[in-house]
Amino acid sequence: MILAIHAIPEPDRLAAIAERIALLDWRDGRETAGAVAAEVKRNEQAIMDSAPGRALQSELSALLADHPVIRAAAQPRRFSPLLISRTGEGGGYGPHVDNALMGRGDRRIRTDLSFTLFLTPPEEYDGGELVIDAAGTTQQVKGAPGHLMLYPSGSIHEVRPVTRGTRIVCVGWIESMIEDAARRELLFDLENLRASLRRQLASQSAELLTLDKTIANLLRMWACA
Ligand SMILES: O=C(O)CCC(=O)C(=O)O
Ligand SMILES: [Fe+2]
Repeated sequence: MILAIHAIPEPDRLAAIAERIALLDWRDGRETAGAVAAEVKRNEQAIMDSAPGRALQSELSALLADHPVIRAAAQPRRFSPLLISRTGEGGGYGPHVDNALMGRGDRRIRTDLSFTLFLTPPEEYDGGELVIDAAGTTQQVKGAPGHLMLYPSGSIHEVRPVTRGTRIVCVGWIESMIEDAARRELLFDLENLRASLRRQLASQSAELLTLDKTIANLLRMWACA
């Protein structure tokens, strides 16, 4: 499942985040790529190991981890640290698949889902579309600031060359409590149904209670917490 989510709706908050990102230091993105990906990766990444970097990291991580749609769609168990990526003219990221495992020791995660949170207005750059291969067809996205694309980490994807301006995004990975994508989709449908029924029915209605029970019992059956 590939999903577009309006993750940060508030323009003030986005502007404040963009201002703070502009003050960070940057390094070549190839330093954090695997050997194969390094050959096709042409970007810069913010150095997050500084006081402002760490503050941004924890604020953005909390925002994404608490987002109800991300929670329902991804059933996150753990998030990777976030990357902030800057791609200028001539940069891009050729077709690749993300590493299956990221991080070391007890912070190592299995990457089930990848996401890109768009931060630059699309009219400020040309090219730079995120292209995701989905069973033979492709999804091509250039999101507005605050929009997030969530997609399977195992799919081949790329960032088309930037031919004008600068593209800034925040990128990260999620290990889901639900390893199987079909089960995850089923739970997402049920969570959406529950949200819609909550708007229509009294909270103690028999229908909602049955749905609560079904969701809880499927989680018990499937989740690796
Ligand atoms: O910049 C993006 O939208 C995606 C970056 C990416 O694919 C990666 O860092 O593995
Ligand atoms: Fe990637």
